[in-house]
Amino acid sequence: MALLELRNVYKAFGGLQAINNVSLTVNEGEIVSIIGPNGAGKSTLFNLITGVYKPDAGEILFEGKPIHGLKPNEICRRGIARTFQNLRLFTNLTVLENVLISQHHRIKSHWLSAILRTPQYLKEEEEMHQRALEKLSFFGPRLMTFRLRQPVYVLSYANRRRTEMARAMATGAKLLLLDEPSAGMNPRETQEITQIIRRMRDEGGYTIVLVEHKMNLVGEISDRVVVLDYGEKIAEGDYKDVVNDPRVIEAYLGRKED
Ligand SMILES: Nc1ncnc2c1ncn2[C@@H]1O[C@H](COP(=O)(O)OP(=O)(O)OP(=O)(O)O)[C@@H](O)[C@H]1O
Repeated sequence: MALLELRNVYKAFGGLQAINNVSLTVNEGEIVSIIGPNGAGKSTLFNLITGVYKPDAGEILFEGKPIHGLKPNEICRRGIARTFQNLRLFTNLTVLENVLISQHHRIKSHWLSAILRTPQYLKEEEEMHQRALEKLSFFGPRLMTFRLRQPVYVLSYANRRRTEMARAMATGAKLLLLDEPSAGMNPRETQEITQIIRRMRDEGGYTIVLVEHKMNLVGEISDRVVVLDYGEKIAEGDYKDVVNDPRVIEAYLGRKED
């Protein structure tokens, strides 16, 4: 069974058909990349999957159950987490606090237990702390020592991106949607994040869908590549086949990029 399935999904903004009859399946353990020229509908697709937008028509299923129409927090609780092209961290909070906050929906203790600091609450708090450290350790020691207690606003752009990825993992999600994970990263950092995404799948057990403009990253890690243009899926398959597809070449060359 597919972990995620989109069936004939449509979404328009006024007269603009941003997503036009898109069907897509993602199997457990896959790394699938969504590519396409600017304005092709990639972010809209993420917003539809995560419940920010409701499809005008079509179905979105996660683990075989419909999720279209659910609120973003409910979709997150079901097991889908995302990162954003423009990061959405609490910049005044520390790295650790940002990763802890993403787990609050997992707390089972009553609020009174939190005030009274009962043994059950303290145990849950400790588990959350350990989970945060485990996810942050994916990125090596750089976020683990003094940076753990630094506010996010002092971090480099690349470290903010890494913190956001750790936060998404800590939600307990099975499926991670990464919106341009290498944006703002230099070639060395891009190479490193490519390896980390692969480890997130291999060691972390996550299924990953990513939107990315850097083709070397896409080519290196994708099991499958899906190409959108003007909201339509114009190609899907192996990276080499897809980038040599005449429709894809035309989509990229035929339009002036921003
Ligand atoms: N909330 C919105 N209201 C109106 N139009 C929108 C909205 N969101 C997206 N669009 C339009 O839908 C189309 C697809 O946009 P989207 O951001 O999904 O593309 P994209 O492939 O992610 O582009 P980029 O690579 O530039 O991020 C664009 O024409 C965009 O202007």
